[in-house]
Amino acid sequence: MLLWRSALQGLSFLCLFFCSRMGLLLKILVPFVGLVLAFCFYSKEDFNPEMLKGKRVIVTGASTGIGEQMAYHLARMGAHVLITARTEAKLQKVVTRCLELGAASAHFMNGSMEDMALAEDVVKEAKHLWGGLDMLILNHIGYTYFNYFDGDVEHIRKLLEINFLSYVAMTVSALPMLKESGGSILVVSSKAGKIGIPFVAPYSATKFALDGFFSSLRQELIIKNISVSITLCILGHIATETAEKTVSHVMQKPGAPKEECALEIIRSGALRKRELYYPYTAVRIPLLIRDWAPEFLDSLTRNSLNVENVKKS
Ligand SMILES: NC(=O)C1=CN([C@@H]2O[C@H](COP(=O)(O)OP(=O)(O)OC[C@H]3O[C@@H](n4cnc5c(N)ncnc54)[C@H](OP(=O)(O)O)[C@@H]3O)[C@@H](O)[C@H]2O)C=CC1
Ligand SMILES: CC(C)CCC[C@@H](C)[C@H]1CC[C@H]2[C@@H]3C(=O)C=C4C[C@@H](O)CC[C@]4(C)[C@H]3CC[C@]12C
Repeated sequence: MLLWRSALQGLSFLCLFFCSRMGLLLKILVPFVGLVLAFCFYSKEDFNPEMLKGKRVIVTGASTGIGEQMAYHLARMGAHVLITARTEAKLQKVVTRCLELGAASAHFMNGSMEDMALAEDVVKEAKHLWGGLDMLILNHIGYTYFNYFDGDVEHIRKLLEINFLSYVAMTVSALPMLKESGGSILVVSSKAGKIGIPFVAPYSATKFALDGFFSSLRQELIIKNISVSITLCILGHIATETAEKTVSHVMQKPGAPKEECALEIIRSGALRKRELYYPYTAVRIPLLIRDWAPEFLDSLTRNSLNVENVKKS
């Protein structure tokens, strides 16, 4: 009670203080806000698809979903693409479509990213094909269930290898080429890699790991004056075939379009942004609430899912 009263007293004191200083405040605040807005407006570098013309790009997990759409956008922009996933037949079709759409060249390599040797071989293939690399888009993920955590530790180990360690292995192999070209690394992550979302514990762990590793690496690159950008892409629910199969029964709204999502990822990488939030408000607002009212965000998240449709084991 005493605490509340002192807090209210403090608040009224602040209000009185600011009211009496309103004139002064307006004199400082208005020009300051104006300056910030002008800076944001004029410093906003615009994206031009020409930026990707002739660039050499690796896209992982590009046989379906967002990765497939990224390959098509890059092809339309005239980039060289090397795509990966496990299923050869699907990759072959994507490569054919990329060439029809205008890719400077299109190649694929198939295999599972559980195998770190494959992660390294894909980068070696880029060196062999093009002699360098401009953009590395890390997007693939292993199979994820959407349910109560089942206690399977081996599943987490395997998922960490596919969703996290292979990203690190590819980055280590690609860094010399990216340093040479002043290139970019794009890491596709999720809202579940920033906030606690139920039913995706193993997946969420791998996405939080990506944030830790790549945000730290970004700092080191800046300290060492190395001009390789790292863009962490924080995505909300996107309407890919896999996502619809996995979560349509618990979601109250449809997912955002995968084509637009894919373009936003490429755009933010080309502009060397630190992070991308897509869809913007659906991702940004929970992140703003996260550090100030975590319990509120937790309950908001639980209430926005049709939890009753998740089978209890
Ligand atoms: N869709 C969504 O709602 C959201 C997606 N994201 C992120 O976006 C990215 C793409 O997701 P989305 O397009 O939905 O996923 P998809 O399931 O459509 O695509 C996953 C890709 O990864 C490949 N893949 C699967 N297992 C392996 C493996 N062991 N080794 C190598 N490649 C593998 C798949 O091909 P194949 O099976 O042939 O190997 C496929 O090309 C992911 O990083 C995901 O975390 C983030 C937030 C929301
Ligand atoms: C504040 C709330 C509205 C938040 C709810 C948003 C939740 C439900 C959203 C945000 C991120 C989404 C998952 C994701 O990142 C990637 C995949 C991989 C895909 O193969 C299968 C679907 C899955 C698990 C998505 C499931 C739905 C998730 C958890």
